[in-house]
Parts: sequence; structure tokens; C-alpha cells
Amino acid sequence: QTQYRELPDATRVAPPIEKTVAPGDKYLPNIVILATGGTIAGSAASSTQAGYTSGQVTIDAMIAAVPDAKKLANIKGEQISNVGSQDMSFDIMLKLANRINELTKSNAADGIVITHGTDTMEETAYFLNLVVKTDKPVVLVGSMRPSTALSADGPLNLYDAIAVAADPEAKGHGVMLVMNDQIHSAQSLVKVSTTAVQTFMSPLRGIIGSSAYGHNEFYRIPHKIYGANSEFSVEGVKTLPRVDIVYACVDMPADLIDASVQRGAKGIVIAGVGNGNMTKAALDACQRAVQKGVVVVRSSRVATGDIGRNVEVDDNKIGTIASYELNPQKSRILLSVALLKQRKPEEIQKLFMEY
Ligand SMILES: NC(=O)C[C@H](N)C(=O)O
Repeated sequence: QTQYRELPDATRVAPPIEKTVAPGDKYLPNIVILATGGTIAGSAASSTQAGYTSGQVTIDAMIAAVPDAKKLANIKGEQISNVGSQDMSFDIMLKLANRINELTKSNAADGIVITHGTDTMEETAYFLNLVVKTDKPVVLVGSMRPSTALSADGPLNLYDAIAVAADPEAKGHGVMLVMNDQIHSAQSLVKVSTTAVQTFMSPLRGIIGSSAYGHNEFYRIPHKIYGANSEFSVEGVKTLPRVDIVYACVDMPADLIDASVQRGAKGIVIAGVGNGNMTKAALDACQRAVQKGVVVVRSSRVATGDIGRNVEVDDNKIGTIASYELNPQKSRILLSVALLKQRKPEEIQKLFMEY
């Protein structure tokens, strides 16, 4: 069953944080920034060139670039990695999840900010939404322009992310992304532009709030299961099972699906055309994969819309699972985490409807 939770007061507007807590106030929240790299930590040789390298600047330098954030919280930085998020790995993601769980269990952190590249932010955000065991705010932030750029967007994004993580009203919203004045839920956000500052959208569900210069408003609680209510755990987990994504297209080579099975994938996500469709040959290959015990999820290469069960494909006959709201990259994350435990296909299908 999908769980719904009520906003304590849906009409409430959070007061600007800097007016409610003074610098040095003993109630100033403790915010830990876990830095992983990305363009927000990127640098270029000049302020106007398009080319740059992600993951160059340290967390201490990034914190120094937003001195006013000290009025919002006691801030500590930890460098988890310093990579462009194209190089994000399950290894770093597991390290991040375990560190968040450790920090939020105690008073060491009232909220967490994670600096991260935007390319794979969807995946890390959604992964953490499944496996982080806290109601405290966990906020991802990135930028589209490197730290050295003219009109760099990183410092204000970081300031707003700290303001959201420090806001008691942010509790219980699961993992969030704060960029360009908007607060997104990890479940609904997608990256939609390769270069524009306004790169994140939540096309199916809408944003969950806004944050501008530390003034936060929360519109709604995300509708799915996450955080302390999630049944998933990565405690003691060293790696995740292999799940491949196969991209569907006109006249697609169906043997890519067989190859994936031969290579030992435990799950396959099809980035289908339309409502998770694919050629007859590919459907036959999916059926062969299912018969060998591989879990096959039908998602879509289309940017928005549900992928429902038995719409054009007979999932009951082929044994496939419909991804509902999850795009291929998020479906892969949910399936990888789900496959940490023995689960029946119908149980996995239910997870795709609930998470
Ligand atoms: N805007 C960015 O952060 C892109 C960069 N390639 C990254 O994901 O690290």
C-alpha cells in the first residue's frame, strides 16, 4: 500500500531561518556537508570558457565561498570523494548511505547536505531515499556552472541547501534536491537539460517546495515510502547485484538482452519505447531471461508518464514487471536494492508501485 502522510499544517510558511536563530545560539542546528564532487566543485582556467573539470575544489573552499551560511547552522564538511558524478559508483553511494545513517543517529547532525554532480544525481538521491534510516533532512545539491564561472550557481544553491537542511520543517520529506530555488523529492526529480541551470524537474509530481536565499516553503510531503519507513537496508552490504539497462529503439537488437543474461545480470531494465514497449523479438528475449530467473522490468525512454502493467504488453504472460513512475536509471536502483533479498516477482512489482 502506498503510504500517505499529512502535512502538520499545509498552509504554514516557514519563517526565514536567520531571523529565528542567531549566530552562536546554542540551538543553531548541526549540519554536516558530505562532499562527493561534481561541477559545484569544478574549475576551469577562465571564467567564460565552456570546458572545465568536475571535482577539483575541496569542501572547505566551497564552505568558504558561502560565509553567511554560518548564520544558518554550525557547519562541518567531510570529503567523501571528489569525482564528476559520471564516475559515481555503488561503492561511494554505499559509503555515503552508511555515513548518513551513522551521523543522523546521534546529535552529530540535525541535517545533511550532499554536494554531488548533476549527471547521476537522480540515482544517488533515489538510492539514499530508499536506504537512509532517518527523518532528518537529507539534501543533495549541485550546480551547472563550475565554481570559477561567471555567475556560478553553486554558492547560492549550497546556501539554500544548508537552509533547507537546517529547517526543522524539512523533517520527514525524505531525500531532497535543492537547486535553482526549487526543492524536489528524490523520487520524482529528473535531469532534463545537459547545460541549463534549470536542469531538474519533477514532471509527474511537481516540486515539493521552494527555497530562495534561505526562505523555505514546503508545499507537500512526498507520497511514496522512504526514509525511516523504508524496508530496505544496506547495513553491511559491500556491493549491489548487477542490473543492466537495455535501450529500446526501432528494430532493436534483441540479443543485447540475451548477452546481458549471459554476462550474469540478476536484473534487466528495458528503457522501452512509449509505455515500456519493445519489438516482438525483444519481448521473446525478455521471456527467455525471466525463465532463467532474471528479473526484467519494463520502463520507458520517454521523459514522463506512468509505465503500467498489461497496457500493451502482457506482463502476466511474459513475467515482466512494470516500472510505473520510475525511469530506467531509477528502476535500476530500486531493482538492485530489491535484489539484495530473495523476493518473488509479484513482491518486486509491488515495490515499484510503493516506492
Ligand atoms: N553539472 C554537473 O554536475 C555535471 C558533471 N558532469 C557531474 O555530474 O559531475
